[in-house]
Amino acid sequence: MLETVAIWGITAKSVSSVMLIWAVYSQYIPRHVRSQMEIYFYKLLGWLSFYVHIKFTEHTEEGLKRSENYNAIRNYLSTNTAARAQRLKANESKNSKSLVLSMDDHEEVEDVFNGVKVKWYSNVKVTETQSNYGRNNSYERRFFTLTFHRRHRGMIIDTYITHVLREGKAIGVRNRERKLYTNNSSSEWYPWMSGKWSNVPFHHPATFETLAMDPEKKERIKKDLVKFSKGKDYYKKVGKAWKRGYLLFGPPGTGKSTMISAIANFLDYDVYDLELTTVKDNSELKKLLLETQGKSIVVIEDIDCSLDLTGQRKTKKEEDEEEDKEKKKEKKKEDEKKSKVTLSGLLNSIDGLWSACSDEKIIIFTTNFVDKLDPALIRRGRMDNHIEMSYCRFEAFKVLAKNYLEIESHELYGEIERLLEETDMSPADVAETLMPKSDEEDADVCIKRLVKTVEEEKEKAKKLAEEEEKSKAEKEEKRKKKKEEEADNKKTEEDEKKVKGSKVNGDLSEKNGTN
Ligand SMILES: Nc1ncnc2c1ncn2[C@@H]1O[C@H](COP(=O)(O)OP(=O)(O)OP(=O)(O)O)[C@@H](O)[C@H]1O
Ligand SMILES: [Mg+2]
Repeated sequence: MLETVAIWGITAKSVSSVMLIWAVYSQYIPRHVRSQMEIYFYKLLGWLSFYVHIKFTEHTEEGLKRSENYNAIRNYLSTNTAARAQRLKANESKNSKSLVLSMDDHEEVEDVFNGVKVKWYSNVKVTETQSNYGRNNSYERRFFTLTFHRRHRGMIIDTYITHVLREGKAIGVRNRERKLYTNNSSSEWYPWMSGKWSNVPFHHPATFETLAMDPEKKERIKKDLVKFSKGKDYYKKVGKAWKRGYLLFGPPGTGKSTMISAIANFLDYDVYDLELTTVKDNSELKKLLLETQGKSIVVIEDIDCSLDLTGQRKTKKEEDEEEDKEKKKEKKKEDEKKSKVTLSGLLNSIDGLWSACSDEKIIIFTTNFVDKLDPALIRRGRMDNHIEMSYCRFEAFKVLAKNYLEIESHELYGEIERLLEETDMSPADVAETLMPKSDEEDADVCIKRLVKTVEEEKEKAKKLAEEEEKSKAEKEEKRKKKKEEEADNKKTEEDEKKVKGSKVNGDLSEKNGTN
């Protein structure tokens, strides 16, 4: 990836010209001759030049993975210097938001850092191989060469290269198109199939501005996220993996999934939507999480329904009572297909040793029933921030009215405030009621419809509460009656016993008297 060649005696320009000519024409020389010539060529340049050359290759030494450093340099040069190159290449990268312009092969550009001039060359080397079947294959191997005077060696190696790589990586993050990933079943994990994760571009429009919730709570969450995203050094200092867990809980339609999109848009992160039911076991889970990148959110929705994570098993006796033989067989088959991810496996993956393998990661669990979850799963340190998404109150309603109707006040706002305090209606239901259903419907119509709907909901809730109260009272009445009956029965039994006892005693004394 990074090779240095110190060359003495001739100018950078002449060295670069010679190297360029060599890179272009060496491919026409037979392979065995070329490799010998290369050795002498570089030795000769080394004797003649004052310049140092560092080579950055496109692929890592294992040859399979693209080098992150090469990509970072390409980004840096595309942004900072490529405009000065005479020949450019327009790449339509599937990972990038826009067209990427980079230096064409065998092109050179100059860069100046702290008053020092350096040169970058983009090179390509064509290698030809012969397969077992006698077919000729040719591979293009690209690399950048950085050239600078040897008296700046320390500064360039210690400072300039770090600056280029850091800038280049930041440009890559800014330009990347954000993705929504979903995990594939392990039968598709091969490189020639879909791999571990499939992705689509992530374009969800939800933001914190459009999210309806208490403004103070919203502000607290935003501050927490900002603190986290800037906390690299802090996390290092306190010896903690740079990740944060959020537990979002609340009734259906209160905005848990919407909040995840708002967080992803706020931090500019990718989203990995982890479907636990397709993960076969703990080891698969570990491998999946290892393949996620930094600056991302790993989401497990409806964690209470995803798996039986309580770790409890039914006793043998219970099972025997429950099913006959045939049913058991079917259940066994189903169980085999089911995920064997356990609570401890999940805990290890989210905060065990493996979890620190990639930085800057947020893990979010959502649930409708927070009480159902094992306390080990949601303790602080694992799920650091517990956020309750609640029914729509007045503050949240105002955000929805602004989003859906573009209004900030109305004569019915007072009425709505009172009604929403007394009625539990989800933001999803309020939003749906507020949305105009035709071009004729204006804000006034929609607001009036909301008042009517909330009143109906209130009435429904009142009736339901009354019915519940009634059935509770009936149950209590029944229970009391049953208890009284039982007490009566017991009393009757005791009375009968007493009568029987006195009769026996009477008979006995009668018998004794006759004797
Ligand atoms: N707090 C909110 N702010 C803005 N829109 C919301 C909010 N809550 C719900 N909505 C609207 O309702 C729809 C459903 O919300 P969402 O899917 O986020 O709810 P949820 O809490 O994830 O529900 P579930 O528990 O059923 O998964 C969203 O598409 C959004 O339009
Ligand atoms: Mg949801």
